Amino acid sequence: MVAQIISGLTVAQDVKERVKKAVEELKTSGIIPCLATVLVGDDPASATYVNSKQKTAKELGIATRDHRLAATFKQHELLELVQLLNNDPEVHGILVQLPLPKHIDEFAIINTISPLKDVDGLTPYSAGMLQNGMALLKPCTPSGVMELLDYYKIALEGKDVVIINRSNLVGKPLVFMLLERNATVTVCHSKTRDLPARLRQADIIITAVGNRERFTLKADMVKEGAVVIDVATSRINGKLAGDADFEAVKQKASWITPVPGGVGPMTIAMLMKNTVTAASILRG
Ligand SMILES: Nc1nc2c(c(=O)[nH]1)N[C@@H](CN(C=O)c1ccc(C(=O)N[C@@H](CCC(=O)O)C(=O)O)cc1)CN2
Repeated sequence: MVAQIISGLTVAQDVKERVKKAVEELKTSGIIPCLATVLVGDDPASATYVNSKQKTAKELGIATRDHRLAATFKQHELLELVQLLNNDPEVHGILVQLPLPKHIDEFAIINTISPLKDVDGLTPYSAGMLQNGMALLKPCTPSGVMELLDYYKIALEGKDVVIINRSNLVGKPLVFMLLERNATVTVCHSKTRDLPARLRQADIIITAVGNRERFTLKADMVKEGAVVIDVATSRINGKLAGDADFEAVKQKASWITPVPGGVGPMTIAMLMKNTVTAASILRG
């Protein structure tokens, strides 16, 4: 068996076309959706991602605010900026790029973002609404994974899904999204015993480790015909790669996402979708 490729570029384009239409519709009501991004520090990867978010927003007709702050920016200054954006009626979505510098408490910052403008879906309010199956603004990467699975009509009900990640950004939100779809979910992490044995039971593997020295998803860990969703992005010899030994795993899986060109573009597209959703909520 050779896996079929799950193209994040294709599905992201589909999402963006729908977002563009929604932006045009909002504009007929006099509303220009506006996304404010905040980047603290000079991490090159974070700058790449924020640049991509800014560029995509502009392509879709979404107005933007682009706050780029020195790594020495103080926590109270960042809290004041978030409050300013919360109170700015022209701003519909607020995104603080993660990770933040070590001297800043990420939870304190995220917890200050208005839930109505939480286009990352990371506030405790958004997390609680997700747990209750009531969230309108969901974290972008997990939402992108679900969008990919649905676009390619990959069945979820009753399936054994193994997630290798337990972060607030990916693994934890994915649990609730998959439970909503009646999947059976196992969450693995750095302390999990005999990870390969658990992986071999999986109908669907969602891996998001991002450190190939620590973990590589090998073909002998994948059941024949399993679906592999690779969320990770790391660099091997300067080349972008995921967790999977792609060419080998592709020979076992039925579906697989590439890196680049898989989940990554979906993160951006779902952020745009969340921004339009937030603008629609605020329109009332
Ligand atoms: N506030 C947030 N911070 C971070 C998030 C997030 O959702 N909210 N997610 C990640 C990084 N991320 C978005 O910020 C992100 C990662 C990867 C991509 C992407 O398009 N990757 C491309 C390759 C891009 C490249 O050439 O490097 C791909 O996989 O095809 C987009 C966004 C952490 N921080």
